[in-house]
Amino acid sequence: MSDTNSWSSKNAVYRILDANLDRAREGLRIIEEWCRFGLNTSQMTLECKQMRQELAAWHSWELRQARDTPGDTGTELSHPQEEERTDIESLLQANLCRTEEALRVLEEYSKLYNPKMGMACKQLRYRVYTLESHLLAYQRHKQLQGALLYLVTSPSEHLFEVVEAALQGGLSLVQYRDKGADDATRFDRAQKLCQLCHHYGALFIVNDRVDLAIAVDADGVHLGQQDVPIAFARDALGSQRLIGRSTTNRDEMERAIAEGADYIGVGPVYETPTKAGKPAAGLDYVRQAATRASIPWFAIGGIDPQNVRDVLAVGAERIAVVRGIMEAEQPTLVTQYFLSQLSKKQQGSHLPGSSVSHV
Ligand SMILES: Cc1ncc(COP(=O)(O)OP(=O)(O)O)c(N)n1
Ligand SMILES: Cc1ncsc1CCOP(=O)(O)O
Ligand SMILES: [Mg+2]
Repeated sequence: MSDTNSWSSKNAVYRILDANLDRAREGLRIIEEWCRFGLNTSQMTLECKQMRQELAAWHSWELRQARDTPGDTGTELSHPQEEERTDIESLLQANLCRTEEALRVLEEYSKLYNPKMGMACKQLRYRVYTLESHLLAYQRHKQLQGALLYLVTSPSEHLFEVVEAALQGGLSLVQYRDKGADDATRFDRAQKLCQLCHHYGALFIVNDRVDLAIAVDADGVHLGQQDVPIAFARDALGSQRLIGRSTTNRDEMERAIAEGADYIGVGPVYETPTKAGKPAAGLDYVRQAATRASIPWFAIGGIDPQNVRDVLAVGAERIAVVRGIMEAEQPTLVTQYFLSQLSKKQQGSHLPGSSVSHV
């Protein structure tokens, strides 16, 4: 190889390292800002900062010197998706991916420059993978904590319209429940609902089916007492995704918590045609959950705008509904009404006697 050739390939390697050190640090900075201001988590914020500082230490003067921005043919190229991030998850995912890619490039090209740097970048890449799984788990749990109203869907000609109307009313947690459809239909509907929910920044859970939850990249699965064990679902879903469990009494509640459920359904509070033949667990069980449950729990079963305040009065702070929204004439308004009652309760200023005639 001539001198000129070897100089130009060395220079190209320097430019690749320079560009990817910047790229990895930028990606980390974007993630760090969310950890700091969006999630208020000092541990993950610090982890991002330390990784940025380690990268900065490898960014030597000779690498910076090789930079040639006007001669870089890649500065104008951007993917259309970069212009249209619609939610925080996709923004985080894109920047985690960008950081991991940049670190992989650094790992490979550093072998031609400084093998120690290659090893360091490999370690950093694994740290980013760990950060990714912690971040997604944290993000989902935080969203779950904030969710007061849970829509469990029923088959409907207007499934997507109703769910979207509820999301527009401020709903932040949706479960796709469809006992009768074939797998292809369920997959198709779950995939569309998942996209819709994420577009509105809401969590999306699949009822009964762990495989379907994974297939559509849902935020989690809801399991009843007759569904697969929580341990099986946890193995398949990992710690990042949420697992909900139905409970009808205190024993089931305690077992679900011990087995690692992220939230529980508490009910049926009232008998309901949506689960015909299932006896009501009643308001007494809601009272017990209010004093005993150490994880988020949703009162469910027969809850509507007329009786929601009775359920809140015995200690519920979160509710799940099917017909209350799916069969409402104005799903956005009903959602807003439920949410207003729930947030009043949260603020401790729940007052009896307000009219519900408008829904
Ligand atoms: C939030 C919530 N709570 C309870 C249930 C009921 O689950 P399960 O007992 O498995 O009954 P099906 O919904 O599968 O008929 C739920 N889906 N969601
Ligand atoms: C799925 C489920 N699990 C316990 S009650 C219930 C159905 C609740 O439906 P609705 O809100 O229409 O009474
Ligand atoms: Mg079930």
